[in-house]
Amino acid sequence: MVAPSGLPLAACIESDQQMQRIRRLGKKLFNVSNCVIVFGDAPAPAGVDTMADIETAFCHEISASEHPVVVADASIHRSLGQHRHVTGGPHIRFYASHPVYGPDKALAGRICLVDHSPRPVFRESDRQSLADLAALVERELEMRFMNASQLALEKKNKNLRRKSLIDPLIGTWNRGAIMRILTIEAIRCDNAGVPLSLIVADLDYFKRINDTYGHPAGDAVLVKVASRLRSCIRPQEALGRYGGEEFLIVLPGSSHKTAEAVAERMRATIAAQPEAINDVSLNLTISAGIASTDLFPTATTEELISRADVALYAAKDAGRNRVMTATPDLS
Ligand SMILES: Nc1nc2c(ncn2[C@@H]2O[C@H](COP(=O)(O)OP(=O)(O)OP(=O)(O)O)[C@@H](O)[C@H]2O)c(=O)[nH]1
Repeated sequence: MVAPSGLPLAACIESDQQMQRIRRLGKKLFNVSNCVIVFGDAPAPAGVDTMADIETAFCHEISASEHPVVVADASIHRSLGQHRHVTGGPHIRFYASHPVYGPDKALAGRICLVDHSPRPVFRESDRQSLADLAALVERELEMRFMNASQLALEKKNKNLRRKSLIDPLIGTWNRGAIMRILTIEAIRCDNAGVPLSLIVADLDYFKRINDTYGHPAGDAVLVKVASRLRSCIRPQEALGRYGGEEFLIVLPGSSHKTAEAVAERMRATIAAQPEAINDVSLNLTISAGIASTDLFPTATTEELISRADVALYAAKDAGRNRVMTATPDLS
C-alpha cells in the first residue's frame, strides 16, 4: 500500500513515535520481550546487533496471516520449530500476532508479540487486548492517510488556483490576475502615499507576423516577448497579459519618470536583436503607453488604464517603436 504522499506506507511509519508508543504498551501489557509492528513486505531494519533487532527480524521473517496467530511454544510448533532463532539463540518460544488492515481495508501488516519462555495460557481477554492494539495501529494509519490526503488536496487546490491566475500560453499573470494586482497595489500605494505607475505595451504590426508565418509562430513570438519584458522588471513589479498582444505592467511605488525608464528599457530590449522563430529572424518592436498617479492623483485604476491606452495609441500614431506618457492634455 502506498500513502497519498507517494511514500510507501512502511517508510512513512518507520520513525513514527506513535507506533513506538503502541509497541511499548504491548510489551508492558503482555509482559513480553518485544512487541513488533510489521508492515507489508517491508524488510526488517538492517541491524541485527541487539536482541530487539533479532526479535524484529524474526517477526519480519514469519509470513503474514489474515487471522490472529498464537504459538504458545514455538519449539514444538510444526513450522516455527525449524526457525534458527527458535532452535538456536535467542531461543524464541512464544509468538502471537494480530493482522492490521489499512484504510483501504487491505491487509497492511501485523502486530506481533515475542517472548523467550513458552506461554501455555493466552486467554480470550489477551486476544481481545491484542486486537485492541491492532485497532490502535489501524487508527494511526487512517490518521496518517487522512493527513496525507488532506495535504495532497491542498496542494491540488493551490495548483488549480495558480492555474486560474496564469495565462496558459505565455505564463504571465492573466488579465483577471493582473487587474486584481493593480487594484490591490493601487490601494496599498495610496495608503502609503507613494505613486503607482502602469505601462500598457503592445507589439507593433503583430497581425503581419500571424498572417505571414502562421498563428503558432505568432504564439511563439508572444512567449519570447513576454520573457524579454519580464527581464526588465523587479520582483515587486508585475507583468500580465491584458489582451491578445497587449501587456500590462504594474509598477508600485514608481513615478512616471521611473516608469518611462522601465518602458524605454523594455522597448530597447525588444528592438535590440531579432527573435529567431522557426529559423526565421523577426525584427520586433513594441509601443508603450504610461499612466501614473503622480500625474493623475485622483484617477481610478480603470481611468489609469484608459489614459495609458490613449498614450499607447499616440505612440502608434507617432510611428510605433516608442514610449509615450499620458498627461492631462493628451487625449
Ligand atoms: N498568434 C496569436 N495572435 C494573437 C493572439 N491574440 C491576438 N492575436 C492577434 O494579434 C493581432 C493584433 O492585430 P492588430 O490589433 O491589428 O495589431 P497589430 O497588427 O499589432 O498592429 P498595431 O498594434 O497597430 O501595430 C491579430 O491578428 C490577432 O489575431 C494570440 O494569442 N496568438
